[in-house]
Amino acid sequence: MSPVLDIQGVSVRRGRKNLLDDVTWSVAEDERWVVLGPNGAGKTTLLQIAAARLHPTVGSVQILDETLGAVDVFELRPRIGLCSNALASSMPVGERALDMVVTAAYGVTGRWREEYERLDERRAFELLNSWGVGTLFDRTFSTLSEGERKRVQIARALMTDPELLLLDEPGAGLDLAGRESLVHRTAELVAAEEAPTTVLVTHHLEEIPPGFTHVLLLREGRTVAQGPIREVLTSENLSTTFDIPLQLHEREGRFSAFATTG
Ligand SMILES: Nc1ncnc2c1ncn2[C@@H]1O[C@H](COP(=O)(O)OP(=O)(O)OP(=O)(O)O)[C@@H](O)[C@H]1O
Repeated sequence: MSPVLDIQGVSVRRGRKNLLDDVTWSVAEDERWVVLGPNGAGKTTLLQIAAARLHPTVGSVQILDETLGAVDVFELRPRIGLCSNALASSMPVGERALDMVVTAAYGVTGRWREEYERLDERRAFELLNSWGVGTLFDRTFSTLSEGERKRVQIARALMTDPELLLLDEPGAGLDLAGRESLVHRTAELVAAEEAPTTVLVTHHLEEIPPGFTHVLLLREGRTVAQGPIREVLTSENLSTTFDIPLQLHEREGRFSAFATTG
């Protein structure tokens, strides 16, 4: 079976800076990946490529058996669910939560026609419900709390029943209860038989839901290590990635890390 995502020798240059530098990464259908790294490591840039929203300066990218650069990205994008702050900020001011989800089915942001298919509205409502924000369907997105917005964004990402789900820092800005609830809900999502191949970007080990199988560690646009989470997520690799001595802890499938020196 060919990989869902196959990135070979990818670099992204802006001026004299390499946002990504010779990254090779392959994601198989039944894998759930975490992309971990410090601020500015290139995580969002990598996810934008995986989402067919950015082309590399160098290298080749295959997404869902299509070649980036040769495929019509407007046909490819509905097969990829993306939850990111950049996408949320591109939503028109005044967009209702329900419209924010339903418009994903049409590959647009912003309600652009009066009537949507009843079936699409029902699916959007069910998704909002399953993420615990069904009662907020009529609220303007901008009036929602950070945690509520994150749930609406994930519902939107799932609207097209994507084959590849990309979550860019879904836990950012959430309080402890919000983070825990998101972690557990995401763990349930990826454990389901029909779950899409999932990639989660984060800076925080506590945000890795149980059930994630692989990890890619990025630093300054380069891969520090990648592979099965049990082999690659080590104190040594984390220390190299974040450039401070770190001690990794694991308990019941959850991770945390602390600096070993002040
Ligand atoms: N258009 C651009 N021109 C120049 N530099 C850019 C551009 N876009 C991003 N960068 C830089 O590229 C680097 C990688 O950015 P990216 O957003 O991919 O990192 P990240 O790992 O997601 O960071 P964070 O964890 O802070 O969100 C950063 O140093 C950023 O400032």
